[in-house]
Amino acid sequence: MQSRKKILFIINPISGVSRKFQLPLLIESHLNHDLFDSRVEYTKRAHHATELSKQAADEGYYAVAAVGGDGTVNEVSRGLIGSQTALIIVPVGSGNGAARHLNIPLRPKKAIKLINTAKKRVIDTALINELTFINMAGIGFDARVGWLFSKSKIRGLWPYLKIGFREFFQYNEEEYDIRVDGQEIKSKALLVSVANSAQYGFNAIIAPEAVMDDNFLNLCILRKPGIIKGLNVLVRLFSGTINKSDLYKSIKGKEINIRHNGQLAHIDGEPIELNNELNIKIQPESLYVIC
Ligand SMILES: Nc1ncnc2c1ncn2[C@@H]1O[C@H](COP(=O)(O)OP(=O)(O)OP(=O)(O)O)[C@@H](O)[C@H]1O
Repeated sequence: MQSRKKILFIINPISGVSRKFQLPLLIESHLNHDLFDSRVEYTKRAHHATELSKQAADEGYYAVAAVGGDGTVNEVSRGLIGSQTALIIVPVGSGNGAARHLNIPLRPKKAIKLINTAKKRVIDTALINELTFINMAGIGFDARVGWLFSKSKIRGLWPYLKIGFREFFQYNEEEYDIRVDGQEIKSKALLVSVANSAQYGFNAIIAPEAVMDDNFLNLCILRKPGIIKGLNVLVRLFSGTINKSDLYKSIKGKEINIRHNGQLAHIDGEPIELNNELNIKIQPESLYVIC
């Protein structure tokens, strides 16, 4: 008889809004225990997920499940990159960009059931100033909104949009000096995103052409619209047609250099302060995912 494959479930107790105490029960009830041998750990602090997932990879686990939002997916992935141990996503965050892009069900029960039949595939990841991202990194307006959102106690799309509307009127475009695989672009922008997946989360699709296993990143530049055009841009963002807007430009590349005046950025939705100069590069086919 074949031995059961080991899966570690890492639950971030503070992510999203849903109740986490049901998760061990859902794993017990819906994972096929003839195939898998499972263990559950809760994160005790930021970055603990990376320590736990790295240890599981070193011990030859089949997979590690990130039970949380994109921040948890990011931290779990950091411990798995370059190993044979695959990432599983059980999305319980609010935006869940990576899960939505990979068509992973947003209901934890369904996401757990999917593990029983899903296949292992390989995806690209990326580095921004040596920090890993899986989904998206960005600077400009979205980084500012993300920063303010992280300080708000309320989660979900509406508080995010509320902060976005409020900030939009005060936020001025900034100058960006960008190089994509040697090609120079000088532009003012509302925001500049570097995307591995198509969306920020909440189905806000900033890079409709992004594919997670094409060995390319998508640099996206969005200029600031006026109020009327702004509504159009918002509709386009949520309908996956932002690339049809004349205020938007996107280019695929493997190595991207961005120089700008600010320091605020986000990496997979988590706010962070970085240098004025950002060096971003693709890490092709560096992470296995069960999806
Ligand atoms: N036990 C913990 N205590 C405090 N922070 C933690 C703990 N475990 C993980 N974290 C931090 O929680 C942060 C947020 O995680 P995550 O993105 O998964 O949730 P979220 O922000 O609610 O989801 P979303 O990004 O979808 O809104 C991560 O940056 C992680 O470092």
